[in-house]
Amino acid sequence: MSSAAALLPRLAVTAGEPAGIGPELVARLAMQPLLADLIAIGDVDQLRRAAARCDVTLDIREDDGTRIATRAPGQIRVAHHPLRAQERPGILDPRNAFQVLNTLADAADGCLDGRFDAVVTAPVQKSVINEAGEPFSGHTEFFAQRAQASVVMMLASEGDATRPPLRVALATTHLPLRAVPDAIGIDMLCAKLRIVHTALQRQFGIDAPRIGVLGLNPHAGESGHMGREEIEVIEPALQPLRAEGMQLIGPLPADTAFIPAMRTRMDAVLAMYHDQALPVLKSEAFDRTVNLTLGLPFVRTSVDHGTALELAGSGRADPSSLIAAARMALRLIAHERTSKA
Ligand SMILES: NC(=O)c1ccc[n+]([C@@H]2O[C@H](COP(=O)([O-])OP(=O)(O)OC[C@H]3O[C@@H](n4cnc5c(N)ncnc54)[C@H](O)[C@@H]3O)[C@@H](O)[C@H]2O)c1
Ligand SMILES: N[C@H](C(=O)O)[C@H](O)COP(=O)(O)O
Repeated sequence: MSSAAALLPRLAVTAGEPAGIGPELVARLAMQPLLADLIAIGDVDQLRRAAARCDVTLDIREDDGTRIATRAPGQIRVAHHPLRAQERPGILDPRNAFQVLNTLADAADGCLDGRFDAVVTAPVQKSVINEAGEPFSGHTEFFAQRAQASVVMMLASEGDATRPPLRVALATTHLPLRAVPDAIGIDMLCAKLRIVHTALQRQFGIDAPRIGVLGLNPHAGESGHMGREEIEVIEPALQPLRAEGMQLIGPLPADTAFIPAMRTRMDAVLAMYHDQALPVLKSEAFDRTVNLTLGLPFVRTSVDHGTALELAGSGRADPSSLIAAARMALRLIAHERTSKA
């Protein structure tokens, strides 16, 4: 093995909303024996305070951009972005919204220019960024715009001895429910399905992915008697892709698409909107589900939960989803490298 191959992947880990649980989760992540160089993107003094709240001792250094071959548990480097106002756990402060956005921009730009190999994000509070005057609906849309890429949000949990993995991609993300039917079109569904298909092949190593596609209406429209989007939009989007050889199952009634017999037939599911499918994952595997952005020119993973303001400062927030996100990022980097080799 060459010495270059032995260098650790550099994961940019954004600390998220300063008043939320993100900084404490980053401190706990740093204690894990991961084969990764962890670069926290946030305020270095806040990370120290977060570590104290979690009662963990970190070896915190400034990130000088060098690549390293080993990292001991507890070691983390920081790209310092000072807070405008010191955090008060659980209390949102719009003065820090631009600090949060700057950390996301730095992480994305660092992935684009090769400083980082992937970004792993702790949760942000969308509302306080909006209150600061910035239009922001989520990391997914922010990174898509920053990288000028068409993307798909996917939430995924690894399987275990009794359950196969569950991967759910979303045709629409953060928009009001009332706007969903108008946002779904034949071309956009084709584009989303192509992104999911490619990601399953390149990032998950599934040669011939099987993708279930949910309907929009109850009972997938009941043959047009409970809505016509399945007949007029979804099925016409599937036909040309099937002709290209993609294995697409649906449009499926959403209420039964996740029963065990169905899950073994599909490698991933495309849902039409956020709350059509995310409650399935979050109720089954809140602690190990990971949010991914497919279609970016870099790997981005995240927690499946929010800022949990009521837990912030207690040191008791569960870091499992952030740890799963970091592990998933490392697997995706490895798969991508293999598929390009
Ligand atoms: N990746 C992200 O940035 C992301 C993801 C989801 C929600 N959010 C944002 O978070 C904010 C709050 O959202 P919400 O209240 O709907 O969801 P939430 O996930 O913050 O909280 C839902 C419930 O889960 C609990 N919880 C969440 N994470 C936990 C953890 N790590 N350990 C233990 N318990 C945990 C909370 O205490 C609460 O009871 C919103 O602004 C939302 O937009 C951000
Ligand atoms: N839709 C995500 C969820 O419910 O977990 C969450 O809002 C985060 O989205 P971004 O990764 O786009 O911030």
